[in-house]
Amino acid sequence: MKITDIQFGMLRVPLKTPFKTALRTVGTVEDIVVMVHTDSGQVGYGEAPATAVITGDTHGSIIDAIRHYISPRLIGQDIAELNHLTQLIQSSMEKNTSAKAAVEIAVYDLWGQLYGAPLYKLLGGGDPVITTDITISVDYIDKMVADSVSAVERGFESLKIKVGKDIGVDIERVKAIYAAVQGRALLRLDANQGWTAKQAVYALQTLEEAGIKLELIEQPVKARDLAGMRYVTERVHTPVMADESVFGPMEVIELIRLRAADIINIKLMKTGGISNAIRIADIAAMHGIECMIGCMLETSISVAAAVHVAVAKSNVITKVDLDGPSLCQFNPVDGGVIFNESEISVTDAPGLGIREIRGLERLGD
Ligand SMILES: C[C@H](N)C(=O)N[C@H](CCC(=O)O)C(=O)O
Ligand SMILES: [Mg+2]
Repeated sequence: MKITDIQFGMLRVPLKTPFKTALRTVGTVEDIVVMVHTDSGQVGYGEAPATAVITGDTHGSIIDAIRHYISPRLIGQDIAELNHLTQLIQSSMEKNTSAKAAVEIAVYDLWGQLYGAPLYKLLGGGDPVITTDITISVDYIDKMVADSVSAVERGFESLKIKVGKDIGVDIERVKAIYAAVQGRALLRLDANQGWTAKQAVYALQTLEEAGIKLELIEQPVKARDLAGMRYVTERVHTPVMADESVFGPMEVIELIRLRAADIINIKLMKTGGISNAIRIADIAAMHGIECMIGCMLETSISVAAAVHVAVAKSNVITKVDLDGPSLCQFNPVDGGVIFNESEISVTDAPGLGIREIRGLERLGD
């Protein structure tokens, strides 16, 4: 099975409610869809969001990177040579991790199709059902409490509470939500780099002293402030998770060496796809460090790939934040992984199992 062409589309899916973090507010998922065509007629699908504030990737840069740097290396290559293909993708250029991820996901999809097996089985197998949290956007306290209660009523047992806007209000946000859902859901906080190290320690110690037990705090300080991450990790009981601070395996090794966090959030859009996600999971497992697998604002195309990785690496990926499809007003995918609120199931369809993507706007040459 040889690659003959790589085509693009733009997929727009409105969110149920605006997604608000310390970094940005978004109303609609607008992602680039990648279709890798082969001489057998089979097509592999991938997806890349333009999360410029985190990865630096824009729609233009994603298309440009694939069209001019990745695609020329892949045309004519054999899908059976998976390791060679991932090496070609990863070494095509620096950064541009979302573009690399979209193409890698499509190539892994085809690899599964080539052998007639679902991706998770080729990656090692595992329990085909996983459970995700759901994000509660940062907002007025009453709105966050109402959104949290509604999420619990929909069956979510873990809530990812966005904070990082104003330290005093953030403490009140968490206290109010904890009081409303105590005993019914675990709370994970994500400050998306919004606090200083001292603010983070103050907020977390205040919450701990008030008897509030948090599952974890994600990326309390600026991405590059590894000393700040370590400062917080050393001073609070709440486990600290690195998100924007770690993209690839080398950064994970450095983070572990510095003991700058307790948990690592793996996202395919930061790692450049599946091959590095697996490397990170293996490095973390060797060091006894737990991982979460997360997503950006993505639909069930690229999140499906993350689900297959999560299932196959459940020995070390113990936490799941794959709520992108649950945040969308509709699922544009026919086939693929089944997203049913907090419960996500892989099927035994080959590769990612995607049959069709509805509403795709084709982007020409
Ligand atoms: C969607 C997911 N639950 C999430 O919160 N991801 C964010 C970044 C998403 C974005 O801004 O597109 C995170 O974990 O920081
Ligand atoms: Mg995060």
